[in-house]
Amino acid sequence: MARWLKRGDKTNEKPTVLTQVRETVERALADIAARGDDAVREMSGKFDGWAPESFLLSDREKQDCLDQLSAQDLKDIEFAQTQVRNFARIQRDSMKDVEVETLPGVVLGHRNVPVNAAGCYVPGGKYPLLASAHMSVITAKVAGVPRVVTCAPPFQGKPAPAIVAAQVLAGADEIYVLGGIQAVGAMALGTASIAPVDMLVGPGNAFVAEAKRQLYGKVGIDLFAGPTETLVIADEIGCDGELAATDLLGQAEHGPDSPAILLTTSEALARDTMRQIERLLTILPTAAHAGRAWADYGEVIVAQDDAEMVRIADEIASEHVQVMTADPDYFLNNMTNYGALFLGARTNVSYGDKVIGTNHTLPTGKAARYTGGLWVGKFLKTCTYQKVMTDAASALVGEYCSRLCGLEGFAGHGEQANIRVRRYGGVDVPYAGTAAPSALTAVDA
Ligand SMILES: NC(=O)c1ccc[n+]([C@@H]2O[C@H](COP(=O)([O-])OP(=O)(O)OC[C@H]3O[C@@H](n4cnc5c(N)ncnc54)[C@H](O)[C@@H]3O)[C@@H](O)[C@H]2O)c1
Ligand SMILES: [Zn+2]
Repeated sequence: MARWLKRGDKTNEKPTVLTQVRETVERALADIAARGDDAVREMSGKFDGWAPESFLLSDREKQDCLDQLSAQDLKDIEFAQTQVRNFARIQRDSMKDVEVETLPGVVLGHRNVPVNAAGCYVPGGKYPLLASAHMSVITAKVAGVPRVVTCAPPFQGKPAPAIVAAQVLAGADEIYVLGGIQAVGAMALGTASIAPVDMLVGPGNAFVAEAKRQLYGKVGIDLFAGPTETLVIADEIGCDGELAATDLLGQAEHGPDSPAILLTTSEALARDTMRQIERLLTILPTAAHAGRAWADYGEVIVAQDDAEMVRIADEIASEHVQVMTADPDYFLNNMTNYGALFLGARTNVSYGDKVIGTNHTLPTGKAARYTGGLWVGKFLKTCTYQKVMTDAASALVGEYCSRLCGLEGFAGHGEQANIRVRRYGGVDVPYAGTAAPSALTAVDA
């Protein structure tokens, strides 16, 4: 049986926090729906000290941001974007439209049709998370979305140059400097100055993730992508305490509500990792966020064997799972609930977050039980169609359809079939349902 060497002080408090966030978001969205741009401007002023005439960046303002970055900065952003675009294209190519003759004369198919307008949220409250611009905007463009709108909050009182550069280079059509609930609310509901989008994507803090959740239905969303979570699965062959500690704190740094969990078969490794974490917290510049996250939500679990680690990891369903064990592929082959896997000590979550090419917008809060992360497929609607090519096929399907409608008592549906059976050459099939069939056939006769 697994033993917990450490639990988070606040792991069990999450539901109360979520209720407060839910109520704040409900009020804010209702206000945006009622008062549009005025509500948006007020909220932006209140939360971000930012209330310009227009939230939309002009070409001049975009160029100003690009000019603030060095040639190396721009090259690095372009390298990351090339990796993300390349893998997104490979994934797009794996999705095929189909058209097949399933019965003689019956043709069924589906087409993958991009949504017309996507709103991409790029988080920027605590850090200017430019990588999220590649993940959402490029992926939408590779999927073929014609209108890609993107919002990021101001950083330290003005547009974050690196985020804006990433949004521009990724190919965004409209760039707004706007954060939080007001950004996703404005994109989804539309205001006098922002036309509404068809779907919202991208990660964000608890407010942003909850706003997307509440707006779902009004618009589509990619997935529930809230505060970052990381799980490190390790043993003494694949990892050591310093590496495990570095990788746990590296993601705990996202914010004080980011869980970081170590799951290991080695108590010695577990204890060494905990010591290394205390040491690193004295030197890590972002220790304020990471230290609180570790105290409040950090966990250390010692399991008996790899099979038990798979069971516990699937139960946790973490957004990120790093596997540094003797046989990482065992987890690839056996785990079912995770946002993304990082296999072996040579890679880590940061590579995925920033540059390697897989998408970093991933499911949190156990959403990994039912979805993977953001990818081109999320922007595509798989829409079916059908054609019946011959009279005989129409009559054949019609006879089955008519009898099945009878079983359901659907007179009108049955008549849709019957009229075709009569016209296209099959024998006339009287409606066999409970509603007055003769009256219906008589209309057509
Ligand atoms: N799941 C993923 O794929 C993924 C990927 C990257 C980042 N993330 C997460 O994104 C988040 C980024 O969070 P962030 O806060 O730095 O930036 P953010 O852009 O998500 O949120 C900042 C906005 O929050 C709003 N806000 C702040 N306090 C508020 C309050 N009390 N009431 C209402 N609104 C408020 C402000 O308007 C501000 O613009 C982190 O939690 C990180 O873990 C998740
Ligand atoms: Zn991260």
